[in-house]
Amino acid sequence: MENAVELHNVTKSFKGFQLKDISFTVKKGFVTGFIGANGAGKSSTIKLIMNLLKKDSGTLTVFGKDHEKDELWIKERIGFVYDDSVFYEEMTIRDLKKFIAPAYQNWDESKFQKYLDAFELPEKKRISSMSKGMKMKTSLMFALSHHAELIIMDEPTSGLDPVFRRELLDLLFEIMQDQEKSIFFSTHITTDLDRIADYLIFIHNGRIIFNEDVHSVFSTYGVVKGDADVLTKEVKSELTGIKETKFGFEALTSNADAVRSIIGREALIEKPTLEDIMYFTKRGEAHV
Ligand SMILES: Nc1ncnc2c1ncn2[C@@H]1O[C@H](COP(=O)(O)OP(=O)(O)OP(=O)(O)O)[C@@H](O)[C@H]1O
Repeated sequence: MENAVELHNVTKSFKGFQLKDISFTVKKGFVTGFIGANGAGKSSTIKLIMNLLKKDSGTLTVFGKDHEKDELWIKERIGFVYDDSVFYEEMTIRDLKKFIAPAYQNWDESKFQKYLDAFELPEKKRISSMSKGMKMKTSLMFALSHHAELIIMDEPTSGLDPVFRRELLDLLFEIMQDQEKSIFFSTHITTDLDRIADYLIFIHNGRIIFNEDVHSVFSTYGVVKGDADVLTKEVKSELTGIKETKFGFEALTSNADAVRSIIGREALIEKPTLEDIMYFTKRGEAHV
């Protein structure tokens, strides 16, 4: 399978935080959700891909090309949907187009007009007086108007109301009907992913915990519940984030089959939500 993005052992250190040996792939033709708690390293990783931040080491390619050497070729093919700070706030959509359209060989004026109408965006209103949802639509409209093959979005749904979030997800679903396109988006609103993600990448404290298809994640992970007396050393070695209460314990396993074979009769092993996975992983780390 062809990859839209590949990272191999990428590292980046800040004072007090490190992206550690980041390796993952974003598959061409699919939607990949990039999940992680606040401060896990999602935005920094996206900035590395976009070459807005320099990596310390490792290799990073987009469509098989080096993200630094071939930056211009790559940027032509990426639609980057970021928060409002990328726009000059005092400009209008009309002003912005004068800068953005000539920068792309593949600029498609009819697509631009189509999204301008469909998103009901005011061409002459200043960006600074737009709502967060309108700014997000504006950013997406520009990304879609130059035939981007890869759409990268940093937290596109945060701060949006549920109706617009759903409309945005519907739109992304529609875009994906063109099987040549790929979408990579970060979020901490895990319910968004249930609707559209094919693959999931989970980053925690600067490390990649998994990079799997959605089906595998839900079949390998499990939330285990039972009486504390089944917590032998062997069982504990398969669990993370164990939470004991007066009724028993709850924990996450990344190997539901193994736990099932040891304590399948005594304990309950449920399909986790992404929130469960994030919660117990964080808890597990805090209790090491
Ligand atoms: N330019 C920088 N200089 C120093 N530290 C930074 C810089 N950029 C990010 N960090 C730190 O790196 C860590 C990860 O931040 P990042 O924005 O990548 O996380 P995130 O997963 O996107 O979080 P959120 O969901 O809150 O946006 C944070 O502790 C942040 O303070």
